[in-house]
Amino acid sequence: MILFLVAALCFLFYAYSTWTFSYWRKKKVKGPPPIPLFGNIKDIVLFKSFPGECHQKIYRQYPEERYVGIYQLRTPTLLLRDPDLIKHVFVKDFEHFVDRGFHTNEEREPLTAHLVSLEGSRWRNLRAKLTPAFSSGKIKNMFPLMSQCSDNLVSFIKDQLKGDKGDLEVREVTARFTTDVIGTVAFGLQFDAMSGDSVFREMGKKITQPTLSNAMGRATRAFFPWLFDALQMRTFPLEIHTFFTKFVKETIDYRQASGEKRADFLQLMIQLKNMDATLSQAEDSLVFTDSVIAAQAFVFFLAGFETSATTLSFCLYELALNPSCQEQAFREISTVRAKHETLSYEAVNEMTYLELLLEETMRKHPPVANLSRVCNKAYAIPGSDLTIDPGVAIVVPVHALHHDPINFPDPERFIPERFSNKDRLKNHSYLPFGEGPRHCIGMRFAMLEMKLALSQILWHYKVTQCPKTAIPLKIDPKTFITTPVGGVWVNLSLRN
Ligand code: HEM
Repeated sequence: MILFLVAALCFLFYAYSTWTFSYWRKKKVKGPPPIPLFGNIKDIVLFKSFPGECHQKIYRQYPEERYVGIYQLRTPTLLLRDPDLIKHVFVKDFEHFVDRGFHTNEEREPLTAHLVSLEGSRWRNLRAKLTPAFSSGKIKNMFPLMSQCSDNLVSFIKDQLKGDKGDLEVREVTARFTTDVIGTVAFGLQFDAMSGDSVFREMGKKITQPTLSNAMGRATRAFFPWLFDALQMRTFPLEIHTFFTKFVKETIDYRQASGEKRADFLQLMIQLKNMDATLSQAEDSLVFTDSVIAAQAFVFFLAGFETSATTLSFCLYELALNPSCQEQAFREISTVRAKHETLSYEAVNEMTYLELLLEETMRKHPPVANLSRVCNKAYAIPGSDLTIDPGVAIVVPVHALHHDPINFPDPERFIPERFSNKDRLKNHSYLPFGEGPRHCIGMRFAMLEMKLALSQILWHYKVTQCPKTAIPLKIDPKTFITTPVGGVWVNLSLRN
C-alpha cells in the first residue's frame, strides 16, 4: 500500500512538472527539449552556471531564430533574440508586458511593495509619482551629498593601503562607497559605510551574499510561489525588514518634528506623503505612508548599491588590463579638473570618456544578465503566426546579446570607443538598464555616481594587475547580480 502511495505521488509530481511541456511544440516554436523538474534551466537550478551563461548557451544554439521556446522549470518562457522584437515587447507593445511576474506577499512583507515588484496600475501610479525625484535637476541637487561620499572613498582607500603593497579587493571598496551614497540620499543619514563596523554595510551583505540559502529562497519564490507562501518563507530575514522600516520611520519623525530638510530622495518622498494626505486618491493608487516610503527607500538601496558597485569594480578591473584606456581617462580628468578647479557637477558631466568606459564595462559585464517580463494580455508576435497567452514569461538574455559578434564585433575585447557613436545606446541589443517605460529609474543617478567615483579613484591612484587578479573572471552562479567569485583584485598605487 505504502509503495503504491509513493509511486502515485511520484507519478503526480512527474505529471505536474511536465504538464506544460507541450506548449511550444503545439505552437511550432523551436527550442531545446526540456528535462522533467528542471525544464531548460538545470544549470541555474543546480548552481552550475549563472543565468546569463545558461541563457547564452540556448541563445547560441538558435542563430537563425528571432525567439526560442524554453521552460523555466515548468513555466513556458519565450527567450527573445531579435532586437527589433525586443523593442516591440519592451516599448511599442508594453501594454501586453507591464509586469515582471515577481511573487510577493505584501501582508507578510510590506517592504516588498516597491517599484521593482509592483504590478499593473499600482506600479504605473507609483512610477509616475517617483519619476520627478529622478529628474536631472533633483539629481544635481544631490551632488554635494554624493561628492562628500566620494571624498570619504579616497580617504578609505588611502587607509587600506597604509603599509601595504597595494593589492586590494575593490568590490568591497566600491560597495562601501555606493552603500554610503544610497544611504545618504535614500535614508537621509550619513551611513558611514566606509568605516569598519557600518551596520548598513552588514545589512547589504546579508541581503546580497551568494549563500546557498539566499539562492534557494530566491528560486523557491520564483518557481514555487505557492510553496514559498505555504512554508511562510521570507524574501529577506525579518531582522532586515524590522531594521529598515524602523530606521525610515524614525528619520521621517525626526525630520517632521525638527523641520530639517535635505536635498535627498527621502525628503521628496516625505513631500509625496504630505501631498497624498491632502488629496483624494484613485482606488488603485499606492498612498504614500511611512511603510510605503520605507519600501521605496529599501528598493533604491537594493537596486542601487550592488549594481553600481559591481560596475565600478568591473571597470577598475578592465582598466588594470587596458592601461592605454586608463591613461586616456586620466588625461581627460586632468584637463577637466584644470578647467573647473573643483570637481563640480558640471565638471563630472564633461568627462565623456569616463562615460564610454562605463558603457563598455556594462556591455561586457552587464550587472543584470537577463531581463524578465510576463505576458498579461494575449499577444500576436509581429511578423509571425505565433500568439502567446497570458502567463507566458519573457526572458531577454542581455549577457548573450552583449556578447554576440553580430551586435558587437570582437565582443571579448574592451573597446570603449564603440560607444562614441551614441546610436549604439539606442539599439535594442544594448540593455544594461533595461528598456521602455519600466527601464531603470536610477540610470542617470547611477551614471553620475559612478563617474564621480571613477574620476576620484583614477585621479589619485594608478590601477594595475596584481598576482590575485583573475583572468578571466569567474561569475558566481548563486548570485542575482553578476558577481565574480572571490571578488575583484587589482593593485592601487598613489599617483605622484
Ligand atoms: C549601474 C547601476 C544600475 C544598473 C546596471 C541598473 C539596472 C537596472 C535594470 C536592468 C533594471 C530593470 C529594467 C527593466 O526591466 O527594463 C532596473 C530597474 C530598476 N532600478 Fe536600476 N540599475 C542601476 C542603478 C540603480 C539605482 C542607483 C537605483 C536607485 C537609486 C535603481 C533603481 C531601480 C528601480 C527602482 C528599478 C525598477 C523600475 C521599475 O520597475 O519601474 N537602479 N535597474
